[in-house]
Amino acid sequence: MWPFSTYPELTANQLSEEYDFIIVGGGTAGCVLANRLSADPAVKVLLLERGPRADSWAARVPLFSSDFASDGSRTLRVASKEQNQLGRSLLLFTGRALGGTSRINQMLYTRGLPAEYDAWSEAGRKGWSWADLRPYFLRSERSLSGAVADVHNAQGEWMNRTFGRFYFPGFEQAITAAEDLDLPYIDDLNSPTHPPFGCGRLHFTIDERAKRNSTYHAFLPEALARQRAQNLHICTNTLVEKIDIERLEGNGLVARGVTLLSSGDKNPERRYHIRARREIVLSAGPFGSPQTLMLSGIGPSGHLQEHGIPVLKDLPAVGSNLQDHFAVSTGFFVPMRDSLLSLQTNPWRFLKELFKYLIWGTGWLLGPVLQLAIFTHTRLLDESGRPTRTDKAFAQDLPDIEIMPMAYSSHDGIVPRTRGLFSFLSVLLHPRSKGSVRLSSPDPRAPLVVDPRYLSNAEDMAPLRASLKLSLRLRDQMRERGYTMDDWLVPASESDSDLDAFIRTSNRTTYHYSSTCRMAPEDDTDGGGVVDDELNVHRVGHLRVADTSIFPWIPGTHLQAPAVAVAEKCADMMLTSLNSLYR
Ligand SMILES: Cc1cc2nc3c(=O)[nH]c(=O)nc-3n(C[C@H](O)[C@H](O)[C@H](O)COP(=O)(O)OP(=O)(O)OC[C@H]3O[C@@H](n4cnc5c(N)ncnc54)[C@H](O)[C@@H]3O)c2cc1C
Repeated sequence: MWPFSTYPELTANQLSEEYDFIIVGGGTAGCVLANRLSADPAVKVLLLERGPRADSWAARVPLFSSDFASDGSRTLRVASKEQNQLGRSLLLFTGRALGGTSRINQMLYTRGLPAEYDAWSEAGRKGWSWADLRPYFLRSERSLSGAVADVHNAQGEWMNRTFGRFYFPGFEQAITAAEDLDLPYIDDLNSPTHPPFGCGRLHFTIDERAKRNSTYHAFLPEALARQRAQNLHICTNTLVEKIDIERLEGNGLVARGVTLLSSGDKNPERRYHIRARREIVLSAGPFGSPQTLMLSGIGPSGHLQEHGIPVLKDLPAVGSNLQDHFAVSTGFFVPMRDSLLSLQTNPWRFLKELFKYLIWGTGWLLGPVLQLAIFTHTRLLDESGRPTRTDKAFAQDLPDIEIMPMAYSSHDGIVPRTRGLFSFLSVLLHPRSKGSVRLSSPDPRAPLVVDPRYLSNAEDMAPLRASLKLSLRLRDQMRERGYTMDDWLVPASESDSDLDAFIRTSNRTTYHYSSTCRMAPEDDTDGGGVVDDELNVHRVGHLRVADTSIFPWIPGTHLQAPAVAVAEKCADMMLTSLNSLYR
């Protein structure tokens, strides 16, 4: 702990009584906000994170820090409620450390097509079209491939890059198979003008020294944190129990401060109250933000009353509308040397890759378990899953499925280790099913009741069936070109009933939890809303939310880049409002 370590992180007992801005949750979005709001030394900012900073060599190596291969010390695992359609509970994962989920994710950097955000704007979310958001995507980007006008910035803080080559032969084969099937190769998957069908290489938030570039590393590096130590206080291992909200004469509500529990969430020693002169912003993620609102008395009134929490504002959309990109996994046996599994089964392979990483910053420790994406709209597929139409008529459309080839198993269960594994993860990009996040107790340390209600909307089945068929056509094409690929985990047949049975058993989360504090009018007919277009909680002064929980609905892309864009825009709005006070 500072001053004994060099990073200026504080404990709750070292904090001031009052700050201009308090940020709850030092995750993907929270670190961006802390950087932007503290740029002016006259503005005092507090960032509160329940997890540790937990930085180490291994925590920066892309492979070892990714959740599936890490020691789990920066991950919070949440067991979902038993899923009716699946007959089981699923484990859900989020980050719990400074940098949040950007410390444990797969580092894919994708923004999605403009139409994702234009649809938000068309639904009435003023200021949230692609044209509005593009500057916020670009502001923080540092593309290691260089700048491209209106597409990539090379001057920001947050680095991304593509890999120069495919690390596994299966990827080369998969991209050729996609092209054989008339899904064109796209040079830049982050270009706003590419068609909604095709295949291409992914970008990763990995820095020029081959290290994970989480938002903690990018936006709150030690040099910046030390330089701003007087006006930016970063407090880790501290759980925010609730927002302290005052009821004014005339019945208005205003957030005045936060109540903290020091020393982590296992053994709290003390409660602290810290005041906010200006605003509080919740960036505690898709589970933490609705949880904190509910513990503060803002949420579905019946649910709060069940737990004896005094209701300050009945806001039914808090913790409702949970969405995730549900996915189905097919699996194949390939030669062991073509699979990441050989790192576990062959010590020499491991030593070779370690050596490559240490000397040249290359090789499998970059975590290239997936390197490309294949996507389309399932309307463009025929009965057998083959793409039939790739014409311009669909240029304004959005893809509804993404297939991610993986040089490993993407199955959410025990996997054989006798042969190499390769898989296709078929991802539903625009799910209709919606779930919820609820409290199990008024204790902020108690586990949440998370019920994603996967497949509860029957409309989710058709695109998943089509996407499974496309995966099998890709497999056929790879085999036709001579790649050895034996079936391990595939549907019994391609009849609807066999595909549906497979979808219900071979599935998983893609960790993309969103929309639990969605941006929409309070009485929106599509599920209600929690925040307005400026991210203010409805009818509560001085309180905003900025993280993946505010998406009006889940965008059809990976969520970390949109989370950063939301934080950039929120910081801008907060500073504009602060500056207008002094005009
Ligand atoms: C294993 C995994 C792989 C993924 N891979 C990718 C990928 O490759 N590309 C991609 O784009 N997306 C990926 N995602 C999703 C993406 O990373 C997340 O959607 C996004 O980072 C979430 O950002 P956030 O700011 O909403 O929340 P988070 O980053 O989760 O931040 C929330 C923070 O708030 C803290 N917090 C919560 N409650 C409290 C409280 N009461 N008091 C104090 N602090 C609190 C948490 O500890 C956490 O640090 C992945 C996710 C996971 C789990």
